[in-house]
Amino acid sequence: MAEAPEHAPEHAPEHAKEEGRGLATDFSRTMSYGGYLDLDTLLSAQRPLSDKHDELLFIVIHHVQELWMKLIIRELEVATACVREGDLRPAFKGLARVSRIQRQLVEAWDVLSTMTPADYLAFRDVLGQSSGFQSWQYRLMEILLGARDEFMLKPHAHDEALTARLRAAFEAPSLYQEALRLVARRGVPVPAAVLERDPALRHEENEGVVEAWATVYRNSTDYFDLYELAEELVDLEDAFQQWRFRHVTTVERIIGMRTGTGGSAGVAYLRRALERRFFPELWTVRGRL
Ligand code: HEM
Ligand SMILES: N[C@@H](CC(=O)c1ccccc1NC=O)C(=O)O
Repeated sequence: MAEAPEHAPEHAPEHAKEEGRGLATDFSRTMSYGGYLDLDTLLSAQRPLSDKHDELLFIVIHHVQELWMKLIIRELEVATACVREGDLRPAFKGLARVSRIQRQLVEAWDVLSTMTPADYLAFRDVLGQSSGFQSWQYRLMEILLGARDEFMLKPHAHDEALTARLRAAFEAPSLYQEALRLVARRGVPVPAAVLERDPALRHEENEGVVEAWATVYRNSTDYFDLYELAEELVDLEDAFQQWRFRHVTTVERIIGMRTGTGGSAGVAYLRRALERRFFPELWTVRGRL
């Protein structure tokens, strides 16, 4: 390992010590905008493979979305731990932030939709068989929220460290399972089969869980924080669906009914994904109140 630069204090993160970036005790003297943000790395990462004008837009949109996903993942991990502890205030703060980031993700489709079929087809070939299927951060978001399907891990099987991270999340209780466990701890009956379900198994819609949420909603003054949590989860799923919807409409206007580079049916596959729900009972209960 490289010697830590002299000006990096003991408490500095390892990466900063190794790289010798900033972290001087006298920040004003050594810190710069580009150095602090490591802009050289960030701005050298957009490397189109063709000379077509819109490939840069395509890359930038993906980079921006992946950066926002990085932040969402962190907030979801922290919020899940807080729900597990029954500490809902910080969970609400994090989930509110997630909702605002999701708005950015949804809005970003407007920028991409300025790309015409001809603009995209001009460079689509360079993508080969690569595809959004391979976005591990997208999968991790889905897993943290409660999606469970072995196919999600497959594209990453060649990467041991990544598979270990995805599998750890896959085998841990999701945000939703923690929420249901909290509802039970607060005295609202939730079927034991749901609470004790192996977290790696898919959550199937459960009538007892619909009843539990109905109790929370009908007695919202007694369970105000659980009611608020339920509404935050609905916001999150609503925005996730909006993202999926804008993805599929943008895809349709750009490539029509072509098959995807990842080998799926394309639009037809993406439309089916719109039917998947993370928190099915929170939607069903709305018709029962
Ligand atoms: C021209 C723009 C785009 C087109 C034509 C497109 C097309 C597609 C298609 C056809 C699929 C299905 C998999 C396949 O067979 O390839 C897919 C999946 C996916 N795309 Fe895109 N996409 C575009 C932009 C984006 C952007 C900007 C993102 C943001 C990160 C993204 C993220 C994803 C993800 C995460 C999946 C997997 C979805 C799932 O399995 O549920 N795509 N895309
Ligand atoms: N699946 C897209 C290709 C694609 O969109 C893509 C390719 C490489 C990296 C990110 C991509 N974005 C999302 O699917 C297509 O069939 O044209």
